[in-house]
Amino acid sequence: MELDRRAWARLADTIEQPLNQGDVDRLRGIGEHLSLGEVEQIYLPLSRLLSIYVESSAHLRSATNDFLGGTTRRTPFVIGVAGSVAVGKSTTARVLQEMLRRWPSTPRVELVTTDGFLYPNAELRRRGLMERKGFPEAYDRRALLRMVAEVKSGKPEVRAPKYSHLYYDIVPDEEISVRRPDVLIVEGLNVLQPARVRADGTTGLALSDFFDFSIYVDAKPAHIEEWYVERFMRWRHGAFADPQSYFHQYSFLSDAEASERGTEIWRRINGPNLRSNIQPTRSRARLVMSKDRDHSVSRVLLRKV
Ligand SMILES: Nc1ncnc2c1ncn2[C@@H]1O[C@H](COP(=O)(O)OP(=O)(O)O)[C@@H](O)[C@H]1O
Ligand SMILES: CC(C)(COP(=O)(O)O)[C@@H](O)C(=O)NCCC(=O)O
Repeated sequence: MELDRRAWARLADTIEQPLNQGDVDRLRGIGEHLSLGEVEQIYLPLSRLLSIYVESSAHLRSATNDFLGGTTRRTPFVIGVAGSVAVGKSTTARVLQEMLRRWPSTPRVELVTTDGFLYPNAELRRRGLMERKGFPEAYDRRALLRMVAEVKSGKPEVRAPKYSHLYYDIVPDEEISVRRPDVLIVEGLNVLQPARVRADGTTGLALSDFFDFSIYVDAKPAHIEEWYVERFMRWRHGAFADPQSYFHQYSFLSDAEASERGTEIWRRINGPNLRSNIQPTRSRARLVMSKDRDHSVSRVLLRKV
């Protein structure tokens, strides 16, 4: 199904819940550039659609229990959010987290980002992958798969490592803990990668085998490059200004130098990763949201059930 912006935004009229002040405050904290109009017109209907899927999977489980005579407990509903570096995955995931919490069937929503499963820099150097951060081979894919499988199977507490954009590395002594949420959002560049083919020709499990729903955030590569460079330039005054930051050296660059440096990193690492690894997974998503240059969603594609 393809819905253009008008048709999609019209769905918001059928949803009763307006945002309360607490919601607005929390959403403001997500991104200074995020428009609340966009949240109401685009992300509210998306969160309602997701809550319909959550409710229907609960019905399916209970009908299966009735039929088989089992007593399986509810396990978390897992949503994958994929897309390029700087396309807006983390903004989308965090808005959805806030919106989904508002629906009665899903008060507990947790978020895991796959960057925690990047190998630490020391290991990336050892493997010659420092220039490939964000490429599939730069992640401990087995550990990531295990973590999501454990959450999906209903394990009471699952831990995940934590990545810091400030240090540009895994933080050794910190972890994220996931305790049986109603919904788990897994956000990252490569969450829709297909399973690897083994030497004997068989395939193992893919991360997406554990997803109940998946979203690909899409935009023109030229626009994403602009967003990447803009964010890179903004970080000079934020994260990079901290002497502890891996990129502290960049905080002294002029606008022109910073733009050149950001563009260069994009063209060397993130652009090629988008073309070779990320974009080819778009058709595997259940829902694709396409964004215009100003970040407004122009159309939504949904694979029929
Ligand atoms: N809906 C949106 N409206 C306005 N700006 C946005 C929106 N989504 C993302 N951005 C901006 O685009 C940039 C990339 O977004 P981010 O969510 O950090 O991307 P990713 O997690 O994919 O790297 C950030 O500067 C962010 O503020
Ligand atoms: C940390 C990232 C690999 C994204 O990781 P993700 O959570 O999407 O798996 C990426 O934001 C990144 O830092 N890429 C390296 C090149 C660069 O500095 O842009």
